[in-house]
Amino acid sequence: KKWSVVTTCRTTPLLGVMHFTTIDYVIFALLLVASMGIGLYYALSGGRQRTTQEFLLADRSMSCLPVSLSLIATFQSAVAIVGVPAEIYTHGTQYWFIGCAYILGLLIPAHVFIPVFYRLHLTSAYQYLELRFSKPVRICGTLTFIFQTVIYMGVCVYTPALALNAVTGFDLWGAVLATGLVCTLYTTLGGLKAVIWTDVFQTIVMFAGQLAVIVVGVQQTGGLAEVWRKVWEGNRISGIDLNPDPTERYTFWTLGVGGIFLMLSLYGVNQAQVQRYLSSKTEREAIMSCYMVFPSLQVALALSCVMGLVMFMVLYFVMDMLQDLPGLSGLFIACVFSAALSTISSAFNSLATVTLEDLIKPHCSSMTEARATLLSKGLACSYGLMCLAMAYLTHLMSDSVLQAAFKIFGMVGGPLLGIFCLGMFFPWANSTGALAGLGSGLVMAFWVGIGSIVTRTSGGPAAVSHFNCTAVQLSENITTAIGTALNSTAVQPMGLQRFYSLSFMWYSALSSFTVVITGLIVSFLTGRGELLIITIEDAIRSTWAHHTHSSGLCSLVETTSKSNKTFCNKNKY
Ligand SMILES: CC(C)(CO)[C@@H](O)C(=O)NCCC(=O)O
Ligand code: NA
Repeated sequence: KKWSVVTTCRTTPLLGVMHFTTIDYVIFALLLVASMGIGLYYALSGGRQRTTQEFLLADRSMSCLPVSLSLIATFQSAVAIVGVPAEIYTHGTQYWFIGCAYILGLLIPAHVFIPVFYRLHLTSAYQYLELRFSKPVRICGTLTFIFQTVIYMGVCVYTPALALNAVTGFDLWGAVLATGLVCTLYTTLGGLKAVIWTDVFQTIVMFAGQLAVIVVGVQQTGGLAEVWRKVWEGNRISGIDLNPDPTERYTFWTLGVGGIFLMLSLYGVNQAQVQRYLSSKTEREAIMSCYMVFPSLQVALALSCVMGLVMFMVLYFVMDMLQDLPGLSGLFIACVFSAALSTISSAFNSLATVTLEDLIKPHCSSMTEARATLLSKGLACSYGLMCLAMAYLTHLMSDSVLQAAFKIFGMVGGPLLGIFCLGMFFPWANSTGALAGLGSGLVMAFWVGIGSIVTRTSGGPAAVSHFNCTAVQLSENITTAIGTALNSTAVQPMGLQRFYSLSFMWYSALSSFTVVITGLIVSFLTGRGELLIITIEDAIRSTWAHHTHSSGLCSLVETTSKSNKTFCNKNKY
């Protein structure tokens, strides 16, 4: 049986074409009900979410297994679940080499970023930026993160609903509202504990859904040997491509080296992940959880890649080919929505954390714990509702803007990585350098990111018509998110065009290097600031000096932040 491209346009869903039985709806509903149940459980058990420590940091009591599964869930969005198989199907298995980047992409967070963040006993990663540089650097970092995450969550909740709508005719806004509201509720009620444990549950649903579809897919294709024969004959298996050209979509270098920086921006310094490390009961558990991400992420990658080898367009395959097996399409839809829920729940909680810790608390030092907790719940709920508004905004935007929105997530991560690296690895960098670095890194990221979208959209009608169609559009989104999209133009790009066609896998590396280099140059020009704190050695040394646990560390942060202020006042250069 041959599968042809189904070009479902965004405005005309294939109503009623696919069968979605009662069992499928029940499975989808069960996902929402179970997630809700976990939220309620953590609202009513333990400390009943009455402190910010519990609501934002799960009482710093988590062990490595749930944390590791939650770490994976956060950055496996529905776009990845549907997009990676489509990517593998159309371009072969080259993308699989991103698995190589997981090694350093997880070892460096485990042994460089986690020790610093954990030993400083932070709540928000951006507190580090104030301790190391100054308050303005912290605020700029926080605002950049909020901007990045708010845009990302809109796309994350809208895209799977759009896909479900196109394939089954399931009501688009019904799906957006159901997922958005349920997620807002359990995040607001159950805090980070609920977010982490729903992530665990949703990761299992994600793996189960993918595995079930693969097993049935392999069976229907005629067994493993048959799949392998087709894959081999179809030339789907890619060898290592060592082409050094940075505009080449996927090569070993773009994936294996560029991918490390992408991984670092996600697993090293992103607040959502840092918060999970900080919620671990010991530093060892935090490091262990990072190690445990490695095999699980390889499994997730392998599932997505094998799925791409077994089928054409994941959603169509599931809905069409597997309709004789009631419940399977429901399980797969649950898998896609698990990916979405686990990503946006992390977004709500981390946004509430940084807004409270970095933007509100510094101005209300007298706030009681009860008020702060109430406020953080209000913030989590508000960000949840804002996610719905963002989904609507995403809906209104043209497809190229939608594509840009997803790209922004990757573009902004690099400069944030850069500013943390500048602080940790370059003791002589000062606050002015950090601000200039962050600014130039963002400009660089947006220049190449927006440049690539603009030149491609105006590049030819073929590319534009692609984005008008849901099925392809969905894979296009991830395509552009994880690699430079269709470089279909036969002519070799020249000059700026060539710069714009830089592979997306290099964005994080390019913009983080821009931050570090600009930061160093400006630091030298504006006078070498005395090192305030905190290099890794400083952090480690100061922890050893404070053998007593949290109380000692808390006072360490307080004194360093005081001496920081004194330093700034004394040195108004
Ligand atoms: C984290 C990786 C690189 C792991 O392969 C990938 O899942 C990814 O690019 N995630 C971010 C994009 C997203 O899935 O929303
Ligand atoms: Na997810």
